[in-house]
Amino acid sequence: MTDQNTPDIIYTKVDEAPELASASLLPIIQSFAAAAGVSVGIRDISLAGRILAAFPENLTPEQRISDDLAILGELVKTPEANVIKLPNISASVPQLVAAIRELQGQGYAIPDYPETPATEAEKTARARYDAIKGSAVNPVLREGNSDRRAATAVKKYAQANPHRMGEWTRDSKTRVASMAGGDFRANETSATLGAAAKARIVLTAADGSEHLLKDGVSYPAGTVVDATYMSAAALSDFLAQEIARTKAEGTLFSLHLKATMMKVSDPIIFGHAVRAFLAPVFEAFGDRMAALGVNPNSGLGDLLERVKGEADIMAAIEACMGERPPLYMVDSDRGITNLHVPSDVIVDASMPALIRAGGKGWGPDGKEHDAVCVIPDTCYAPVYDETIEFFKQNGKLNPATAGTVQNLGLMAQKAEEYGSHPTTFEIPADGVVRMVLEDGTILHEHKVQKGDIWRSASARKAPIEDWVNLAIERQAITGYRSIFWLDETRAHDAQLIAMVKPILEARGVADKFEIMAPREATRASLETITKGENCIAITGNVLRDYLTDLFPILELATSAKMLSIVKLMQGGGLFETGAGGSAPKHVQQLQGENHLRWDSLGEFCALGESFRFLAQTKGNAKAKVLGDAVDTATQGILDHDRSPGRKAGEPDNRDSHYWFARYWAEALAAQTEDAGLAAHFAPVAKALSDGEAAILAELHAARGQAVDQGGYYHPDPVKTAAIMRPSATLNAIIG
Ligand SMILES: NC(=O)C1=CN([C@@H]2O[C@H](COP(=O)(O)OP(=O)(O)OC[C@H]3O[C@@H](n4cnc5c(N)ncnc54)[C@H](OP(=O)(O)O)[C@@H]3O)[C@@H](O)[C@H]2O)C=CC1
Ligand SMILES: O=C(O)CCC(=O)C(=O)O
Ligand SMILES: [Mg+2]
Repeated sequence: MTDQNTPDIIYTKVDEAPELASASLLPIIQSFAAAAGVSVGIRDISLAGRILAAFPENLTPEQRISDDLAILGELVKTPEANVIKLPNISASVPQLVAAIRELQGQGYAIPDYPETPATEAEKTARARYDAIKGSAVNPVLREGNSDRRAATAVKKYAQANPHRMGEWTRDSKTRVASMAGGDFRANETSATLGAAAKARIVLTAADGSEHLLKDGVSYPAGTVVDATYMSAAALSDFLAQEIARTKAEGTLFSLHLKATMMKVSDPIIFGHAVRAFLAPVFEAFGDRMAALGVNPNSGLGDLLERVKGEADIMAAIEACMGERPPLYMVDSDRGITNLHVPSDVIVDASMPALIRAGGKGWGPDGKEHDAVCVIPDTCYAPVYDETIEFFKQNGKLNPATAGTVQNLGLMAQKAEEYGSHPTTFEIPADGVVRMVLEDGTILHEHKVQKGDIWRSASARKAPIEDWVNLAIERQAITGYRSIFWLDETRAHDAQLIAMVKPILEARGVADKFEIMAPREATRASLETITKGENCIAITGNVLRDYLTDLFPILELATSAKMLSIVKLMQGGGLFETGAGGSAPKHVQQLQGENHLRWDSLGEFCALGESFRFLAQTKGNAKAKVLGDAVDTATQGILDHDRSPGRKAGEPDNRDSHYWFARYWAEALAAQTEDAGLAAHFAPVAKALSDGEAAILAELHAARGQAVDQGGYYHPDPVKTAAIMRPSATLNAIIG
């Protein structure tokens, strides 16, 4: 992969809204880069692409595609890597099943998703699909730690053009509800390995039988290895109690998890909530529903689909819902509730949206209400609890004057909980789980009951050291208040603190850093930005994810505009675009009214960084000129308000790409570092300017009409290009 055929820059092919945007933007990027001799290649990490790559033997030779994720996974371990990574779907089971059906309908003979695999062939298919499920791309590519912040221009723009924020009042009934014990935080144990080790995980059941849960997990010396479990009984009691309390308080019931990244544990927790909400129905009809294939982990949407022909069960569900508190809705117009699909409510985006709205969520009546936000585990829930309390006391944040919270996240090599899926188990029988090293040492031991969710997570030494060094570097560059969000009373964090402190001391910078538990760090950060000052949150992997939506959504209205750099540990660069996802509702809007409100600002920011990285690593002076001009163009987009509007009829993603191309060409024509590039782009800039009226008219001709891309997960590239590149004038200039 790292031979001379590797393009200078790899741009990723993804799904949904960002992929629609690429149909318009990528031809512009490739054309401008080519003028500077820079090649921009494509690798397919879309859900559909990953499915097809997993079943070559089921496809005709023409249908087969390469396993691009595996290729990229190798590339990111080399100094040559320069990858622009757009957000892709982390699929829940319902999304995976829908994508499989669509591909089958297009003539790809891939197997069905086996819900309960029985034969060897079904087991193989299930294993391959399980590897595609959930957050399966980011952990493979993230061979470095994360540096996410708003570019200065973006932050200044947000301060000058503050977005609307919902009001927070002291009497808001919105609150976070978490377990009082029996959760992952309460049961966590953690140890740092003195030497490299192999381990196995064994359940000794109460009847004495041994169940090997996992064998051959291996860790290098210095790895921090945690183990913990969530008690299923404590979880069920907690959920039942919170459903009743929510009903009494007269607010919406909402559950916030990360079923995509925590693809084994969180769908199970989600399933418990579905079961608890419909407890009387499961009691009366559990066996019949199981026979109909109901799996509560797949959500209420799938459940309703399976029982819709059973009048008595439907009547029982209706009666039960009438007794329950109203559910927080994902889409009240279409009746999609919080409990419909596990991947619909993703805590990193859902909690900030609710907080930004003044603690309000949408109810089944299509109106905004206060809500109880159920986040069962207490490792990170205090961040949201403290934020809500802070705004109740102090009122909403003012984005015109607020400073910024940047983030440095320990992410490399599947750090912490986000790498725990292969070592997460729903316990099949009461007993004791032990994690045992090859020499017989028992590293971790937990007494568990059937149904408990046991998991082990780890963080390696080299990524931890790299993360601390990154923090020292960024603190020195910015001088900002810098806080390690680590809780000395939590087992895992105590191990990390024991590694972090000596590094800071050895480097003579210990006095420049604070170490605080998440709740205290949340308050300190909110106090800092409220004063208009800036700070850096140096966090583990989960808080990296949560905070890089929370603070951007409060400060900038969206995390789509974030600069998201992953300095790969082997010397390469991975440039993620934005910090958010693929926003499925954007596709619906395009299909319905031919308006795409996807904001490519994250792509623009990543592109500038990627060109400059190329200049730095390959000594390519032209790439630097391209990158600096990208930044000027991005500034132009902000200064002239060229980002897409939210509603049909307003300028959309395609308009913003036209302006981006024009500002980029103008900047290249105007610069004096490279006369050849200036001469090349002067006529391009002129043509784009002269063609403005024609181009905008052509871009707008079909707006407002429904369009068909010939597929959702695997759209037809020709139809997509026709929709996303409707201006013949622009296309001719881009060439
Ligand atoms: N890096 C990755 O690969 C990531 C992938 N995902 C995946 O994305 C999907 C959706 O996830 P979800 O948690 O709902 O998060 P999203 O970030 O997709 O959506 C939350 C909201 O963010 C806003 N938004 C995000 N990006 C943009 C953009 N570029 N332009 C305009 N608005 C934007 C919109 O909010 P508003 O209407 O308020 O403006 C949107 O409704 C899932 O499949 C998930 O797995 C999620 C996170 C990261
Ligand atoms: O990989 C995913 O599913 C989501 C990643 C994410 O939300 C993030 O990195 O901020
Ligand atoms: Mg995130």
